Amino acid sequence: MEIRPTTDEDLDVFVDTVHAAFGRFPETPVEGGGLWWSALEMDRCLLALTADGRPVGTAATHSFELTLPGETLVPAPGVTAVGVLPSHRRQGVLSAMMRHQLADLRARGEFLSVLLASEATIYGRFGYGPATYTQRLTVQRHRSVLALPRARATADAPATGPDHGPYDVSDHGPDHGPDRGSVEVLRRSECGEILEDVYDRYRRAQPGALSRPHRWWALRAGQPPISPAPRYVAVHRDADGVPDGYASYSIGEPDNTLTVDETITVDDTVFTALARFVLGHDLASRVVFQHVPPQHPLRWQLADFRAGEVSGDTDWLWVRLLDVPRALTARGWFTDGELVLDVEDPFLGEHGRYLLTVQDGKADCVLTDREPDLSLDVRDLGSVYLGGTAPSTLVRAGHIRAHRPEAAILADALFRTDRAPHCLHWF
Ligand SMILES: CC(=O)SCCNC(=O)CCNC(=O)[C@H](O)C(C)(C)COP(=O)(O)OP(=O)(O)OC[C@H]1O[C@@H](n2cnc3c(N)ncnc32)[C@H](O)[C@@H]1OP(=O)(O)O
Repeated sequence: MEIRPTTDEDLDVFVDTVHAAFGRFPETPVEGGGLWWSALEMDRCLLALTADGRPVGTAATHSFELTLPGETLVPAPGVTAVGVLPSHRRQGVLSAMMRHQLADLRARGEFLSVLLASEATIYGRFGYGPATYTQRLTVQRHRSVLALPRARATADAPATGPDHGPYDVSDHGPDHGPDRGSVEVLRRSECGEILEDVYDRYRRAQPGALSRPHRWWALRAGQPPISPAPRYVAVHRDADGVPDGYASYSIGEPDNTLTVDETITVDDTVFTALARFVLGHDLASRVVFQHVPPQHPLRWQLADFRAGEVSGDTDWLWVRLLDVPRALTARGWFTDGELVLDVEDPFLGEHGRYLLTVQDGKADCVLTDREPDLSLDVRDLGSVYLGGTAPSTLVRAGHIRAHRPEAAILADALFRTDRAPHCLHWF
């Protein structure tokens, strides 16, 4: 079997092979774009071919930027379009493509890669671990009144005041005082560059978020609101009229459910204002927020805690570290300390023991022969890397070995971040 990079001339055969692997037929091109594969970078795609030249497997990467804890932006190849024809499965085609791709990424100087997994059983063996999680929050609209923020109430409003109704966007936000902004409803087609600009501001401050390259917006490739699918978009503007948040939504079955594809905001106050806006939408029976980070404050803002129901709690971004010291020194840290990590990488047949020293928000990471605090697989290091998974959870699961009881507590404190990582970009 041969694995080779593709060129622009291979686009049709690449897309046909991916679709056959997924059992789908290629979509008919529509005016205005909207085809996910139009964003493929053909110099970053691979084809696996049989000895007689028939394509049987595909894999690709997109050039994204990932926001690490501490608001550090790093290149992050996003692995996608992985498929092997049903007739050629379980013969090692994917394994060969993964080996080829990881070597290629290293040769390009990448120190990590990311993906969304179609099935959770596929990528652990290749060193990927689930690193961010996302939830669906469904709020029954007739119970959706937001509570008066208690901290604010004591500072500058009567503590006995009534709970705020869901309609007033001039209410206080939880963190930055009163919201002086406004909300306007636009059609998706009227949004121009607003969504791209707001998304870019948001993702730079959100650990775990991926960039959405201009190419994606220009080609309208992907899922709503990037795609031209009809949507209403509630755009929030600050007091100076500058857009600083949006919620893309549609209303449909069952029972006039208002479904929010994504709520993208530069801070929590704007999120609250947009949540208040969609929750105040007449005739909607319930509001489904498709992507809410774990531990998001919205549930706590509801006067009736049980009005919000979490479902669809799932992994989203998987992370694979290709260079442990570079990856660990790239992210920001929030607690000083020292940890010796003994890291196995079975797929690449590698092993390293590293002394991680964190001081004043920065880490140093060097090879050591000191006794380890933790022994772990590189896939588990990928899972804890962005702060979305506590090392102690994986110790309790029997996947990470803590060589002394305090090591798990120390690792939890060290890897913890200022806010939960979250990613909602689909690719
Ligand atoms: C980032 C993305 O693009 S996610 C999309 C992934 N693609 C799909 O889901 C499309 C449909 N599925 C497929 O095309 C194929 O089944 C693939 C790509 C998932 C696997 O390709 P294959 O060539 O069959 O994998 P390969 O033969 O290299 O398998 C390697 C190992 O993984 C295991 N494995 C492969 N696929 C799966 C799976 N879906 N679930 C569990 N184990 C799997 C194999 O059993 C094998 O295990 P072993 O080493 O213990 O024998």
